[in-house]
Amino acid sequence: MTYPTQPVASHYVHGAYVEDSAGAPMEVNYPATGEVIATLHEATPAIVDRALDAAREAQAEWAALSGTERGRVLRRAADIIGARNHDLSVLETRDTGKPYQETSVADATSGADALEYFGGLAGSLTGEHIPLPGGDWAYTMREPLGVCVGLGAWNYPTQIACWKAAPALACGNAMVFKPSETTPLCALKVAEILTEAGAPPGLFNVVQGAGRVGAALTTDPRVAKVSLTGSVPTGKRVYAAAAAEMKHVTMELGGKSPLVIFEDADLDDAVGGAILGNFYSSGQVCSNGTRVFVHRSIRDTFLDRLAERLQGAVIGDPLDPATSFGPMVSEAQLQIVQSYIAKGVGEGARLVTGGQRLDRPGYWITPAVFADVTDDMVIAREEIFGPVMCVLDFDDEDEVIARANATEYGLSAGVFTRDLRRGHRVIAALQAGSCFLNSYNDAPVELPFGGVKMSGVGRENSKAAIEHYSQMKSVYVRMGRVEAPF
Ligand SMILES: NC(=O)C1=CN([C@@H]2O[C@H](COP(=O)(O)OP(=O)(O)OC[C@H]3O[C@@H](n4cnc5c(N)ncnc54)[C@H](O)[C@@H]3O)[C@@H](O)[C@H]2O)C=CC1
Repeated sequence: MTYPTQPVASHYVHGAYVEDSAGAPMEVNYPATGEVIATLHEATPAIVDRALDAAREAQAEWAALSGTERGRVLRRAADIIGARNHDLSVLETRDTGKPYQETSVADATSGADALEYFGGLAGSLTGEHIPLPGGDWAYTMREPLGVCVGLGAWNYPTQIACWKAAPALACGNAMVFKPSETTPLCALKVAEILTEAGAPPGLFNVVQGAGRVGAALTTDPRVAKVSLTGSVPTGKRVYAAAAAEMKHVTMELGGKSPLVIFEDADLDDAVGGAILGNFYSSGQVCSNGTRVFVHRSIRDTFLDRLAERLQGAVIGDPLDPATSFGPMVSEAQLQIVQSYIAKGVGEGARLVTGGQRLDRPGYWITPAVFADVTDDMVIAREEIFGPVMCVLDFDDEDEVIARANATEYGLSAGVFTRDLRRGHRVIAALQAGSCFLNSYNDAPVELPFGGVKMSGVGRENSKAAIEHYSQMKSVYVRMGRVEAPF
């Protein structure tokens, strides 16, 4: 028995499901068929208000616990998620259209990793003792920020909810999370599970809606921090609104990342990396290496091997564990991808394979590879967020570094080479936050994840995330008399 797709109610506030049918209806489609699988309501101002009040109340109680006690709740939630991975993965597949083959290993499991990791760290979050001249000394205290808001994209709904909630809660904050309006189902399960694991009511609330609800959360004076996973244009708006109130932010935004394949690379590994970096989640991954720079001397061999490997993609029922390639998340996203494919053809790039909409219900398109792409083409400059790989030729190292960096984005970068000195040298020169050497798109919780340049601010995961969900108080302690001038 898997979870019903229609949730008990649209929102989860103060430890329970709540509904306010005055909110505009939101239909949820199963991307593989287009069928409506749930109807929810956008949060009204009254729901947003209740969620923020509940979070504020819970935060004070939660912050008064020891880190070990808080961590225990997070680790229990991780265990529950692990035990229900199958049901959560089926729901994620129905919400996003991503194949079960992926959701069962990369979504709830990655969320559980974050809860376990930050649950483990919670008890070790301390300040410092600082000795000073004359016997004076100081100490620092690591304090929570207060109520944090999480705003999610549609590609990894469970993972994004957990990646934001886990460090926030470990540090003693509460959260109001707004999932993407396209994929609103799984964050509700995360909320239910946190309650079951012992989180006080109001610690993690979920409210539904689109940008208007996100904007109301971002500007509310009860909110200390906003963490967004989304596109660069949304990031600019949310960052500006948060800055007006001097709120903390984490911005995990889009990219157009380079993947550089040198002539000495292991060809099969490089092709595998390019597949993972372009076609996983049907290309709907922010860190994808969509500008694949291939050394001219191996370009044709690379393309032949890639075309061969793409024959192995199993495009079909996403719930069938054998399926390895699913639909786009929505008709709108599919149309964006189709329009970029038309632009690429119009600009003179060579469509080697794929890019065809499948004649079936749902939002299906075959994985597309463009060759002979040049740096100035729109398909090489703009984030497509779909299964479209651009292959660009290069001749030497300095040239490819300069071209790879010639973008406003800086989320990820990958290098394939057997020459390890060159590998490290090139990675060091690439302007990107999350890099891969002879690999692509790995995101274990132990590693900081995030971008430079327009791709974002702050880091998720790893100990680095603690810095972004807490603040230091410093206390000077004078041991002698106070000497004043008059
Ligand atoms: N760096 C990262 O970790 C990741 C980045 N992304 C990026 O996300 C994008 C795709 O996701 P989308 O859901 O289409 O992004 P989006 O930017 O349209 O929406 C992201 C979230 O922001 C909310 N939002 C929209 N306008 C808002 C406003 N004015 N104030 C507050 N909230 C607002 C949306 O409702 C949604 O929940 C891509 O650009 C992708 O690269 C996706 C996954 C991971």
